Amino acid sequence: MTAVLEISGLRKIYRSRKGVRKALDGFDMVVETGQVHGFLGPNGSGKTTTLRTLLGLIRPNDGRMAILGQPVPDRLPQVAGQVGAIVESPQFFGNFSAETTLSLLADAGGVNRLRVPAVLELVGLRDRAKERVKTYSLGMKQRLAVASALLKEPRLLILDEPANGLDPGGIREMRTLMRDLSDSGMTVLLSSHILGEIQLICDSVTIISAGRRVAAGSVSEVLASHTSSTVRVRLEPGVDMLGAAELLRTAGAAITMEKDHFTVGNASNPAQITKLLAERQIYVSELTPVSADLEDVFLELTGTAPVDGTNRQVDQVVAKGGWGQ
Ligand SMILES: Nc1ncnc2c1ncn2[C@@H]1O[C@H](COP(=O)(O)OP(=O)(O)OP(=O)(O)O)[C@@H](O)[C@H]1O
Repeated sequence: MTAVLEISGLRKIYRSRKGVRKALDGFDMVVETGQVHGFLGPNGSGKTTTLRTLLGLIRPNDGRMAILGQPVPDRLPQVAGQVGAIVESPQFFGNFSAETTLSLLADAGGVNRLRVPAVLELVGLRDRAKERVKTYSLGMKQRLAVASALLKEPRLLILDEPANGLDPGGIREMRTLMRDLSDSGMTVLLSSHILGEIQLICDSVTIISAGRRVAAGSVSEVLASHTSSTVRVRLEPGVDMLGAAELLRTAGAAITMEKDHFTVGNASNPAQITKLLAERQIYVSELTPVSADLEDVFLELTGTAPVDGTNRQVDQVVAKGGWGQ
């Protein structure tokens, strides 16, 4: 696979009267061709700064960036025609229809108007194309925004929080659209806080925290490298579950009680659970690792700022203490 987007060692320091703020601190990212790539990070971690820097809207202090193999910002004019981006919510004139809006944008961008029905079809707005934008739902306005970015048939589409403010139906529509675009060969980079969505639609992710990459790779690699040490424990019917949980808790286990089972959150050695219980003639009927989802990984990685001068990659084991080792 070849990279559509490469960023390495990106630094951005904002200086204001209130002081100096390091927004990007040696940030790296690689997005491969044809992928839907999720860009995740908590509020203020540097996502928008990264996207704005890529698009030449902010000047970085240091680092290298390339889009479609061309160094940017120097050669941005050469690749700009192949990049569609929505980094700030575009404002549309409510009295114009989607069709008129896109036709005007096509004229302004030197794009053939014949492209307008095609993008309306792509984003699922064809049937409502002649209605005024002010009658549209938020989800439809978001899709119109995507349509405007698609006019020039970009090879790379960059979207900052495209699902923001959408209800579950709108989010589902956006998910289908992203997949369709990717299936058509486009590379999509999207930032989002909605981690369940990212897990569903993205092939790969980069997680940023405090201006640095803390994880990157395919969604399955990132999940696999942060397998949770939580296990679910179910006991034989009729066994005193509370007593068993208390026994383990006294031994240092982090117990969460559920209706018909409990979980041990820090079980780095699950055998210790069966051993302790069996010593009291309590036998488990189920001992299952609880798999981590992207949200667990995100919280674990971004809960603490990365150590100075390091980027933790998916292949680097996270050292964390656990009960029962
Ligand atoms: N123009 C600016 N002047 C000073 N500081 C700024 C400016 N823009 C952003 N910052 C700061 O830089 C850091 C990164 O901000 P950025 O907007 O890139 O984060 P983000 O990950 O996009 O956050 P969010 O998810 O909240 O949009 C934050 O601490 C923010 O307060």
